Formats: sequence, C-alpha cells, structure tokens
Amino acid sequence: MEKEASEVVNFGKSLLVPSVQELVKESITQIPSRYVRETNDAHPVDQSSPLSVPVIDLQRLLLCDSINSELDKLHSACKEWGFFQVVNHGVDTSLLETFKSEVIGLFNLPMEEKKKLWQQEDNHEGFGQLFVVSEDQKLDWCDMFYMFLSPNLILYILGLFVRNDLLSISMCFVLSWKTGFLPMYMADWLSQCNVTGLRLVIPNSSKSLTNQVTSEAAAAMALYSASEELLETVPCFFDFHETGIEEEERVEGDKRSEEIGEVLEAEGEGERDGEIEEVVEEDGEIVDCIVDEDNGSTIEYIVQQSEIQVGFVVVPFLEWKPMQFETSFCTVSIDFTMITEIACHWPSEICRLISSKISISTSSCVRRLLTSVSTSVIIIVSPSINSKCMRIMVTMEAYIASMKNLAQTLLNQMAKALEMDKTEMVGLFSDGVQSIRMNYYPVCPEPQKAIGFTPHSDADALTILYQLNDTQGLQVRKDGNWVPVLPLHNAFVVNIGDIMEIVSNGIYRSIEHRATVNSTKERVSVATFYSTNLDSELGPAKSIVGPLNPPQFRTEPVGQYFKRFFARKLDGKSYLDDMKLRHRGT
Ligand SMILES: O=C(O)CCC(=O)C(=O)O
Ligand SMILES: [Fe+2]
Repeated sequence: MEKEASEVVNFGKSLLVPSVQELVKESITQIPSRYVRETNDAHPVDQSSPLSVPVIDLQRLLLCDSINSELDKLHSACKEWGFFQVVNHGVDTSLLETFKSEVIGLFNLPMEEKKKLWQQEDNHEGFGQLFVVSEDQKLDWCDMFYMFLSPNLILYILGLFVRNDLLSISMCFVLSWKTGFLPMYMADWLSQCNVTGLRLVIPNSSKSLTNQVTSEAAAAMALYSASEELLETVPCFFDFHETGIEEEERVEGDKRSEEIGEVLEAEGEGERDGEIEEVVEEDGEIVDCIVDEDNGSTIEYIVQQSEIQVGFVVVPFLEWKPMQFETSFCTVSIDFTMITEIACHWPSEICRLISSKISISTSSCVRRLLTSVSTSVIIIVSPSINSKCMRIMVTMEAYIASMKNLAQTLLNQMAKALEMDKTEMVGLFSDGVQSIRMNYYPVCPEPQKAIGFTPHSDADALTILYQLNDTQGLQVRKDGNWVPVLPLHNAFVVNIGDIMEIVSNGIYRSIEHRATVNSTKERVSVATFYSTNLDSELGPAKSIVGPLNPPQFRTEPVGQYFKRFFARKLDGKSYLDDMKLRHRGT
C-alpha cells in the first residue's frame, strides 16, 4: 500500500505560538490574556501535607533478593501514585551536569539561532509549543523544544542534496564521533570530550596518527548489507572532506583541517578504483567527482560551509535498498528504498529547495522526510546551526542512551512485579520509540493566573523527568489534591504513562500532573518519553489478561495511537478514557 506523504511525515503538528521567554524580556508586569486561566484553581497545594512521592533506590531494586522490599515499593508506587523518584540510578553525574548546562545554553541562544530550530507549521519538532489546536486556546507559560528520537541511533546528517534529475541523492553526514572525526568548536579542534559514554578519540596532530585514525574510520564506515555481509563496493561509497570555511575567513584552528584534508585526500586516492572527474551539473556548475567504474556511483568532492569534518555519500536511486552503516560508534539503518519512493513524489519545487543546499528549511524538510521513512529517526543538523547546538546533540546522544537504559531496566522490574511474561515485555519495548521534551518555564509576573504545563497524563509508557535546576513546580494529583514533587538533586522523577496503564490493563495508573510557575526563578526540566516499539500493537498485555482480568482497553497500532494523541488539545486523562472498553453493565 502506498503511503500518503502527509500520513508518513510526522506524528503531529501544533499551531505556532510566540516565545514566552522573549515576552518576558519586555519586562511585562501583567501577562497577556491568552495565558490567563479563568479556572486555574490558583495552584492550591497543601504544603503541609506529609504526602510525598515515593523514592526508589535502583541499586537496591536490582539486588534481586527473594524478599525484595524495593520491588514491592516499586509496585505500590506504580499502582497508588503512578509516580516515583529514582535515586542511585547509576547515570553519570558528570553527564548530567554537562547536559544541564547545555540545555540551559540551548534556551539562552540568541533568537536568531533559535529560529533556525523553530517548529514548522506541519511538524511539531523543534522549539515552540505542543497541543495548540486553536487560536483562542489558552497557552502554557512555557517554551519547549521537542524532538523525536531514534530507537537506537543518532546520525548527524548535515545536508542532503537531491539531484534535479532525481537519479541520485547525496548525503553529507558526520562520520563518527569516535574515530577519524574532528569536531571543531569555537575555532578550536576538540581534543577531548568530557561526556561520559562518548569516548571521543581525537587524533593528535602527527600525520602518522592521522593516517591510522583515518583508516580506522574507513574500516568503521564499512557498509553492511541487511544480512550483515560486507558489501565490496564500500570504499567507493564515501569519502572524507575537510571543513570548508572560505579562505579569507579561515581561523587559526583551521590549519589542522588543511593538514588533515591533504592526508585524507592522498590516502583516499590510493584506495579507490575510480578517477576524479569533473562533472557538469544541469545548472552548469562543475563539480569534482569520483566515479566508481563498477557500479556508476559517484563520490563528490565538496566544500562545506561547515565547522566539522563530514562523510559524503552519493547513492544512485536504483541501488537503494535497506542498508546498515556500521560505525564503531553506532549502527545506522536506513531504508533507502522508501526514501526513493517518497523522493520520486517530491514536487520539483522541493527538489529545487533541497538542491539549493544547506538552509534550515531544507534540513527540516529533509528531517521530516527521513523521520517518516524509517523507524530509526534521524536527526539532521544544519551546518548553519550554532556550534552550541552541535554540542548538545552530542551530549544528548549519551543522555538519551542512559534514559533508554534506565527505562528498560525499570520496565523489566515492573514486568517482574506485575508477573507479566518477560519476553512479552521485551518484545514490546526492546526498540521503543523515544522522544525528548525540554521545558523552559520563564519567571512569570502573575504566577497565580498562569500555568506552566496544563494538567495532563503522558501518552507514553514511562516518562523520566530531570528537574535540572532544582526548582519546584511539578505537582501530581493524588486523591483529588495537588502534591508537589520536591526536586532531589540529580534524581529522576519517573511516571507511568497511558501506554503502561493500557499494557498493565489498568493495574498501573498514569496520573495527572501539571507544572506551576513562579515570579522569581525560571524552571527547566527535561522529559524523555519511552514507548513501545513503533511496529507493535498497543493493548493490554496478553500475559496479564485472562478470564478473571478481562481487557479494559482496546488494541490499536502504536503509530495510530500517537497520531490521534498529538492531534488533540491536552485534557487531563480524556485520551486514555477514549481507549477504554465499555463492558456491559459499566
Ligand atoms: O516540567 C515538568 O515538571 C513537567 C513536564 C511534563 O509533565 C512533561 O514534559 O510531560
Ligand atoms: Fe508530563
């Protein structure tokens, strides 16, 4: 069945709204009416309430003794609260510290830079707001950055160029953060990366070492077919390019790139069968290409307005098939067949836009395209993006990997507590859909009238929230009252989402929560959402339901579930209510 472009492109859109952070810069004393909540119950919170969200010690939970009281605690936290804080979680604190400063840095970027990452009318990824479906809808006192993440990879694509004749597509991407790749940050080659888990290896300036690293990178970039058999044509598929800052703009640190560029070029020539040829483009532009004699694929030599070294691949459409790029850092799966199918239907205007090379519209357009074609979501970074963004992408990779790990660990423990078949849990969540939402709540001149985040339950299975500047604001609804979740330094707040309520057939509860704002300190939080695999059917777990526990929810494909969710305004738990099966007599 052919998919409609609009159907495959993304999971949702949201009306574009102004930035609250910019609004606050105008030193307003009253908030605009669009933010005033008539029925906001003025944040009544029983501050004297002894109730607080349970705290789970992960190391103790994993001890696996026969009378595991921590497992009981987890089970009751998920049933009674739908919320808990997790400490002793093993996530590196230096990663958390780095991530924290980079997230804050991201929100503090100049507006000009942020605009490049702003949401588009038909896609809700990027800076902006979610769930805005009408012009008169009340807005939250919050700016956010939302991104869909890959189940198992992040590939940094810097640009994707389609030839006018649509016969081939060229992809320009970061090779690997680990070997043979020199990111430049603030005009300096990064000599080390402090992010734990990344193990970024940067060659020093000696040429012999550079050679060695280059060939390592070459080996690492070998292309594998889906059956894991090494494709022979590999070395012809890619090449290295050095940074392409215009001669007169060259800065000190760029000398390294010249040196490395020469070495790479010399080495590359020795390894390939093809000759460098000048190819005349349709528009008359002459480009240097290496044409592989055997399969006709070309590698184009390009000079990018980019601060980092990149790989470049040109793949003729006809050859495209699902492929895996095996790097020493991650495995990247791309179904080129589908890109081909979709690209063939691109209107010529879009092709022209893409061919006109790096512009943010190109990148986001391509991002949407790629997001739609594979369960592996690909993040595309435009080289025009500020290097701070580039940095956060690197840190985020380590952060989301830790969050995935933590989510899966917790889900396994929950399966145990629920007496759910472990293989069913693994089958549902092994490659779960992950997304990230960074929330920035600026100070508010009238905090009692506004709300930072409308009361809602999360649509995913498990949310892991990092309250990164230790500012209070999150509240959960417990027996009709709002209970604050006091930030514990470097702990995570975990909550059950609607998917987990469905999978557990209602045993675990997704609980309504909201975020309030205050007049003295901005608040920053990052939520990572973990859901079932994109190709799974969402419904109560088969190993939980039975004659004594009939299904409480209907079953539907996960993709459909998300699309309907993002098309609505947030409204408490109403979405989950729609999934409920009405049993006779209820
Ligand atoms: O910022 C918070 O504390 C709440 C965030 C949240 O609920 C969400 O991102 O879904
Ligand atoms: Fe939430």
